[in-house]
Amino acid sequence: MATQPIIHIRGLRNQFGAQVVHDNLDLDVHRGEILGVVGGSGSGKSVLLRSIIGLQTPAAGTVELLGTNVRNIKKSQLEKQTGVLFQSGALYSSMTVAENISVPLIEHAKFSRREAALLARMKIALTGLPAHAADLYPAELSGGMIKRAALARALALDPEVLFLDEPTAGLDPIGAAAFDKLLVTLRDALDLTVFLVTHDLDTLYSSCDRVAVLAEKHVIVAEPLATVSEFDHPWIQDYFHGPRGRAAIQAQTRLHQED
Ligand SMILES: Nc1ncnc2c1ncn2[C@@H]1O[C@H](COP(=O)(O)OP(=O)(O)OP(=O)(O)O)[C@@H](O)[C@H]1O
Repeated sequence: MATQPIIHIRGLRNQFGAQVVHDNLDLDVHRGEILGVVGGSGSGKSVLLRSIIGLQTPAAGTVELLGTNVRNIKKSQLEKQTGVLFQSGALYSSMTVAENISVPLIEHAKFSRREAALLARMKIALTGLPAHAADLYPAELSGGMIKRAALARALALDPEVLFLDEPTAGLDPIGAAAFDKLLVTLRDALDLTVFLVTHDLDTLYSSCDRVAVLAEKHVIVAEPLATVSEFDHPWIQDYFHGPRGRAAIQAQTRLHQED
């Protein structure tokens, strides 16, 4: 028997005034997978993410997370079950990295300041940051370090599901590839389920088990990359088989040859 999906969406509709962003959207995300979500600019990827974590109330349809309708999950419970890495990183600029990671530990898990500081240092190590990063302020970090620090904070409460919005945006190719690798390592080590919004084709090739494509207000396909890239749709053909798509395939082939 197939196991229950971690995220189960049926008939989702989102609209802002007269603008319909999602209409009759269905999607399942399975335990332990990294699902990449792609689509044109404005196709509704971020709104979909926000609908799953309860930040956007849909006009119609159901969103279940870990078997419960998101509408019936308390905010505090949601914040324990899910880790979110927003595009900007969204760290508090007046706090050190360790203090940033301590915030959810103190607020939601009721750890003392001292315990939270110790746990924060473990999360810092987990995401591959050097130990001294704990005492740095966000302005003192590189772009790649900011993403890792934000990831460490997203993982602070040991969530079951991790949501990432464009995690490699703004990183150089080497930093982005390292982040992609880290994501797979953490998924394997922590048994995470990952919902990943991205434009980065390299991320799809290196990290994602399946790819969901948003177009025409719904998910037109959600399958492994090899199937999706051959799907007969103009946006998909352009995306995967245009110049950037070809470059990503070549980069991936080179990586496999080096392994
Ligand atoms: N709070 C809001 N109020 C009004 N319109 C919104 C709101 N949030 C999103 N939208 C609109 O919904 C549509 C989808 O937005 P969304 O941010 O989900 O797109 P996206 O696929 O993530 O785009 P991108 O790849 O450019 O980040 C856009 O047209 C956007 O302007």
